[in-house]
Amino acid sequence: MAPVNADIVNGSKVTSPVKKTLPEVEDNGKRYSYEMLVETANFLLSKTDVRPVIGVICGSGMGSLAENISQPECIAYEDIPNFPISTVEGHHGKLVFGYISDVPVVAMQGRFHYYEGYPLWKCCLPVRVMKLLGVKALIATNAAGGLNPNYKIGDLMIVRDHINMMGFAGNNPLHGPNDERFGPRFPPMNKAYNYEFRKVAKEVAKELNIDNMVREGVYTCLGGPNFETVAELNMLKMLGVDAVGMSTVHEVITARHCDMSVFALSLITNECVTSYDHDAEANHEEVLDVGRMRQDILRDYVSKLVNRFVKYLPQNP
Ligand SMILES: O=P(O)(O)O[C@H]1O[C@H](CO)[C@@H](O)[C@H]1O
Ligand SMILES: Nc1nc2[nH]cnc2c(=O)[nH]1
Repeated sequence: MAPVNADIVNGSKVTSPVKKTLPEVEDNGKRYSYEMLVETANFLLSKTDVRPVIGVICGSGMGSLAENISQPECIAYEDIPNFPISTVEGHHGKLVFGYISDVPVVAMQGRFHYYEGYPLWKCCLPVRVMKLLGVKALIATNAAGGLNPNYKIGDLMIVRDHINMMGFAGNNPLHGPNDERFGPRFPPMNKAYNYEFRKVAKEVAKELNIDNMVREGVYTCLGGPNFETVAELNMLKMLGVDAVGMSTVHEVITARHCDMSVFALSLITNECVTSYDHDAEANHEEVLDVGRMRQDILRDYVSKLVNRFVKYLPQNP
């Protein structure tokens, strides 16, 4: 297959002349250029004939989502040029190319988190690589603590919106020089989570008879790695947060910046403790256990979502 041609992939999105020399910021020297990511995409395209149109990010303990993929071709992160490596239990560290419901997909079995030591732009690098591979829609899944008192462990939350807590402090994956070949300097975020995808996801939940466990709400990401204090959780509750995690928000911002449609799904793996009288403590083992407990339902749900979402993808000009 032909390699990615940088100008063709995003050519229509260039809205002003591209600056070849970007201004210096503290970590600009270490930041990956558009050309480096094209090199990564070309490497991947040379390893597989699959041309993915939907990308899936598997949350903690949700790696089995990638087992849905037929004719799978796996590439370990350590073998991919310019790719970080996964360091968290429950994140295998490989890209899986193949087909879900006959739709060509790529899944990340293992995502990158800020608390692992990666800057946000690096956590989100695979999203830009997906864009260069031709991916049009992102399905980001995550494990999250349920803050909404109506949520139960094992529920699924369709993300309606997010609060970018880290962004309030200026930590944003788009911080630094903007490369217009990916997207605009000031991307809007009021339609971050695709309306049609959310509508379809609720319909599919009914069809699968799981609508009693599927919710819709607001997600927030904190830097981690510690789980939250009681006071922090009560503050987030007042802000209107329904589920709390340590990922997804920056991936979604990066995906929207380069005009990918986005759907996100949280698996509620633990109850957020908002009272000092409560004995329970959040822990990663429980998070992974709930992922295992819900793996069959998640696989069926995501498989059906891919099948339905594909009808809403923008067609090539
Ligand atoms: O968001 P994902 O990767 O699903 O993982 C969530 O679960 C881990 C904590 O148990 C954290 O990494 C948190 O972000
Ligand atoms: N921040 C955070 N991340 C999580 N991931 C899974 N559960 C939780 C939680 O309670 N808090």
